[in-house]
Amino acid sequence: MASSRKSKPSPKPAPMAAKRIALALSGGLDSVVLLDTVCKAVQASDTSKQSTEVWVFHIHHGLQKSADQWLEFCEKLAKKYRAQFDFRLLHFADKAQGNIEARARAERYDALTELCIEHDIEILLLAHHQNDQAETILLQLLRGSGVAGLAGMPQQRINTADGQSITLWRPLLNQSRADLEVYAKKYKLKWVEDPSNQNTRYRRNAIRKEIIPRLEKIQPGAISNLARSADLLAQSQVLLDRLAKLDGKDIFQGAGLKLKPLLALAKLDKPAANNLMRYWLKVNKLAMPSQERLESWWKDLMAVKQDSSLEWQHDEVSIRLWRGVLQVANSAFGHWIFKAIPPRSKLLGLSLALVSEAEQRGLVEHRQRQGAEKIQIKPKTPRKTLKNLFQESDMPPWERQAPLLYINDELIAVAGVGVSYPHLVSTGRRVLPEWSEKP
Ligand SMILES: Nc1ncnc2c1ncn2[C@@H]1O[C@H](COP(=O)(O)OP(=O)(O)OP(=O)(O)O)[C@@H](O)[C@H]1O
Repeated sequence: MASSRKSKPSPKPAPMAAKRIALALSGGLDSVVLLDTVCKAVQASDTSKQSTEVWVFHIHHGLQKSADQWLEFCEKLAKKYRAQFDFRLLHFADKAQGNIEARARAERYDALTELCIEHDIEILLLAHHQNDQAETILLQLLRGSGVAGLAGMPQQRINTADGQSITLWRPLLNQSRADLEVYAKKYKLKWVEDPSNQNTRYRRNAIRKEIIPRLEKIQPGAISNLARSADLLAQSQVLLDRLAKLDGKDIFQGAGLKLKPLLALAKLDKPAANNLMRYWLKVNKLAMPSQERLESWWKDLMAVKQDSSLEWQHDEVSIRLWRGVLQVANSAFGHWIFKAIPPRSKLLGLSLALVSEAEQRGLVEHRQRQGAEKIQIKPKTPRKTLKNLFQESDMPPWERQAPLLYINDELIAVAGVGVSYPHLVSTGRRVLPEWSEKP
């Protein structure tokens, strides 16, 4: 896991604008072209009454020698276009572990999401183009992906994080890299080259440098044809998701799947059951399993007794069967955060003043469960042991390990159970403690 350091926000934020959009700027040709087109379009369309504030975000991965220069380049460019600028520094402790390219990408999306939340941005523009789409599809084909993978990247996708919806938008997805080069030449744009793009050790780069040019030679228009196929498959995927929702009507239970009706569907219609299983994994933001893995899961499920349990490791989480329901087991790693309650909300929370003071004085701590802890969760009820509360809330055993939140030596919150009732307040600026899965 990469840690990130926050930058100082731009010194002078512009006056509150009607609309805010952000652009992910790597400093490469694609995002430099996007920045130029977006800023020109905003300038042309804005009347003095309603302005659009453009933000530029850069993520410094710290993986290349020139990373500092790219950051500097992006900051200067944002300034030139009079856009607001912010960035994140990522730090990868163990660069040799796993696929560093994939890890960097995942961390980059998380950091961009954080920046959007911090600056109240609902639309984030990414500069992926048609060649990126063609590369993605070829990579997926090589992996033996199904419809979802071969549908490539969507032009728009809504991400929900911390209760805020962020639309990821790829406005250049129908433009080829050659089109972008022509544009950049015409307007004399400058950009930086990432040397790792030349490195054919990475599969994506090998496809970009070696395969796509050959395909274009054999079949002119191959890039746009691949993108068109992706579009058609994306439409098919919408229908498959709709089917999974219909098939799962009596199978979904909260975020889990009920074993009995799931097995009944699998016996009756295996492709439908596979489709449902894939849909469920997608909803839980997990990677698609290989056909082989899916088959071995069905074997396990067919052999299991209704009340027994089983566990699979998949995409760095465990999937468990517990009390007849298949569910994704939350990891025991994470940290406590305090989330602001929106004004006028009817929710009860802890007083922000109390929490801030306790935090400043170092009185907020998390402790591991010892065994005899008690807490009062509801009004007019006695304090209960955690064991009772966990059983009452039907909390699976693997979720009972999260540390407990203490303020000033008093137990304040238990993940999945609740907050100490005597400390809850209904008015003023309030926060709720929440156990966040991300460490
Ligand atoms: N370091 C970065 N900081 C900010 N934005 C970035 C950065 N790197 C990439 N982006 C954004 O993501 C877009 C796509 O980047 P890139 O082509 O490197 O693909 P990727 O994200 O690594 O791979 P994939 O196509 O699988 O998502 C860029 O055009 C830019 O908008």
